[in-house]
Amino acid sequence: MALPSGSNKSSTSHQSSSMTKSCFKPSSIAIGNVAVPACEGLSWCCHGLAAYTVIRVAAIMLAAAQATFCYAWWAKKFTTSKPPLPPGPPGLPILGNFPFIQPDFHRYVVKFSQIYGPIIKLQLGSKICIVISSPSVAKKVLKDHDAIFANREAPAGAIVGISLDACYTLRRREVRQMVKYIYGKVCSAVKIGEQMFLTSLNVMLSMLWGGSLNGEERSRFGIEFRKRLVEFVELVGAPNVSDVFPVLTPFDLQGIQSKAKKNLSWLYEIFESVIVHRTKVEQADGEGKKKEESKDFLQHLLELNQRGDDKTSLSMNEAKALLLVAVLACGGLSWSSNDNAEHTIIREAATLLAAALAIACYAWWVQKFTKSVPPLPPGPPGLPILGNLPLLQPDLHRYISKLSQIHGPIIKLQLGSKICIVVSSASVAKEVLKDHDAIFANRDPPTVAIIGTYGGCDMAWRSNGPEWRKLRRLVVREIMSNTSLDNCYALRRREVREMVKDIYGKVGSPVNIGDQMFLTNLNVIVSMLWGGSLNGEERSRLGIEFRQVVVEFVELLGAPNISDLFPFLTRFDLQGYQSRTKKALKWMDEILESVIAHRRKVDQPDIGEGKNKEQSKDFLQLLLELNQQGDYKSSLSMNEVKALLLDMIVAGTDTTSTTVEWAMTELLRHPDKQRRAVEELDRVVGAGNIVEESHLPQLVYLDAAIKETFRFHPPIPLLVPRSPSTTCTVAGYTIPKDSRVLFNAWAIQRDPEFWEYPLRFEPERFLKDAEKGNYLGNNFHFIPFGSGRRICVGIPLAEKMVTHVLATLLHSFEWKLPEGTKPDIQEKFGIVLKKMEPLVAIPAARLSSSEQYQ
Ligand code: HEM
Repeated sequence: MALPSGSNKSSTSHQSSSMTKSCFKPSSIAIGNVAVPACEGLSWCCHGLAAYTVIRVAAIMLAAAQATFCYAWWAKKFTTSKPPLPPGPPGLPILGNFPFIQPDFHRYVVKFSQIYGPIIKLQLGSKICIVISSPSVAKKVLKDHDAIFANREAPAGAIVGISLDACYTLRRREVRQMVKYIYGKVCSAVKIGEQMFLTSLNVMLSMLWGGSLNGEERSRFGIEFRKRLVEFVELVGAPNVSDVFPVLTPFDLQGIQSKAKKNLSWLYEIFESVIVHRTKVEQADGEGKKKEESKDFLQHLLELNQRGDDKTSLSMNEAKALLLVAVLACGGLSWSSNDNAEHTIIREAATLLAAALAIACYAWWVQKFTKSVPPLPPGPPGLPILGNLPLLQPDLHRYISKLSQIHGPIIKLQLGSKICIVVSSASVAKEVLKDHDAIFANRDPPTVAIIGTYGGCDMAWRSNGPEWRKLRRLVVREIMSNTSLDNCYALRRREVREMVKDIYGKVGSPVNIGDQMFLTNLNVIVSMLWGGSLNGEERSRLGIEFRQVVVEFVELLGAPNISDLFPFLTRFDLQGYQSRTKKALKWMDEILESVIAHRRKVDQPDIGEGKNKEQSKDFLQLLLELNQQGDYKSSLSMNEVKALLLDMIVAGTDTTSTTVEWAMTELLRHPDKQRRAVEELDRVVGAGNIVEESHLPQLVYLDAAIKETFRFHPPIPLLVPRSPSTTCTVAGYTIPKDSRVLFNAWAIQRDPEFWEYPLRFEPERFLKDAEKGNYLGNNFHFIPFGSGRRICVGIPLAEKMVTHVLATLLHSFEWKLPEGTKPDIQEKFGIVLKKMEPLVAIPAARLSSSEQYQ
């Protein structure tokens, strides 16, 4: 056993809508009830306290390091209520909607606007793109928030410097040029688009720098100019992975940047020659002092370039860029020819990327968008990376009980990378342990459990499967069956008598009940396992050492190990838990090895003892035979033999001795109940006899007192964690595969809805209603041994050991507390819930003859 360780659709207006697809750069603003983020451009866009303290300190230090980064996020997430981002189609992780974009972008977004409303969000890689498709929202952006969305003000302002009226003559001249040209082509075919472009270009060029093209030059230069411009516009408009993932910019994967640069340098060369020519002419003619109204655009730009004023002056590159923008604005260049080769390349590249991601994303995608997947259970908010880890409190069972009162009977805690689910009600426990028994039949072994069980060779931490079944069947048949238990009653009796003798020797002196119980239970189990037990001096010395190692081992199993929460840290063993476990295992392994070596020696045919009779075989004998068996199905490796022996010792000693210690504490706190138990013993056993196992079924009140102890002080308060083999739904919440599932038996067994006066120690409750005391797995209000297929395998032995020992203690001795002390019930949380202060009591003999103590 051991341990836990609707958008308001403008449904009608989309055909007639004004779809904004230009490069406004807002800061951050709310439009209607949705938040529009600032974007760069909307173009295309369990247990030892000391150990616990160490991990808390480590966690707090880590948290402090993160705090600066987390603060803004935290404050945003939990302190301000911000409107959400606009709705939009779901996308893939990382790529967002990028791979799904279609060439007819304007039609493509209309479809989504019909679904999601007049303002939608597209996630294009790391870029958020907001598309507006209704006049009313367009008005809000372009009018009401004009200033915020007006990041293109500078070029527009510069163009305003030209008086349209002033250059009417230029426009008129170009239109006349066009008429003249077409007149020359009367009766021949004329390319209308080309002519319109050349005319617009000439109008623009003459407005820009007074120049225009004529005759042959007009056609030749104009056609090349158009080709370059169109290509440049298409390149700018093509979806570029570098825009979407800026980290890829240096690689220019599609060659878009280099092509654009080529076109741009051709255009810049033209601008450069025009500028040089203008500067020369000005110097020669003194034309520099043109009248304001006759200044062309280039003139304005050059003047701004020569200004010393920081605010309004322009660099030469900025001047050229503005010329380019002005040129682009002419000629009626459109996005209509977007479906070109580059577009195809990018779409193919994106599709390939998407395909690679698709496999990984498939489950996530299907879950998120095709089925309506229930959410994870609720829980307290945590910090990024560490989750709830730094907020955990040492009394974990009480802390999570409080959380359950806030968040409900099933909660989620994020502990580093591990999702931890805590069940705190009988009904949800039933759903998990009964309805989904097969799914939740796996464990989630902590690192130290794997180390401490020879690499996970034992039964308690093994995953559900044939190997686990083989070991479990073996234990059930060979140790826990009625026949096997009856067969070794003499061994148990001998150990209980040894205990009585031991305590009799301490009459009148304080006795540490927990230590005493541990020694007795260890001896009972060990003698059942390999017939050996400890006596006299050796009993005390080895027993105490054994207890230290077992307690250490159990503590390590329950301690929150950072390696379990961040598996990549396992190799560093930051808290030293792994090396402590190895040390504890080494100590126990030496004992097991010597016991096995001894058994092998005496088993040799020449040495008489080897001829063991079949019926006197102990468990070790049987395990060694299975180890030598060739049959793959039932044979056991030596590590499995040793791991199984350790399971029995670790799972069977600390739990049973802690139970007896709690029961004695409660009976000492409630003298009336102690009296009632003793009276029953006197009645059933009699003062002249000693307690035998045959008496146990008649000790009804004592049995009720033990049950009440299990209820009030469950030895394993959170049971042994389970882990679902597949993601499933419990109580309407998703429980992810491989998460760690804890059951707060401590809270369930104190539920006031089911237990009257749950905080009182009342054995009588089980006398009134015997069914309430059924802990064999079907009553989910009372689960000290768990439930389902992984319920405690040692129940029959635990019942016998606890009852026999407790009955003997009460029948053979009268107990009182040392002067001035009071029995307290303060708990120390761990995988096994111990008493904070060990119980120390003074025995007095109460049997009629001293012989009854021998
Ligand atoms: C007061 C005594 C005991 C208590 C309260 C107790 C409690 C538990 C609990 C809560 C579990 C986990 C059950 C689950 O996952 O549903 C468990 C498992 C187990 N217990 Fe016990 N136990 C006790 C005594 C013993 C004894 C005496 C032995 C054997 C000598 C034993 C051996 C085991 C083993 C091997 C498992 C793992 C079973 C598996 O995973 O298949 N236990 N115990």
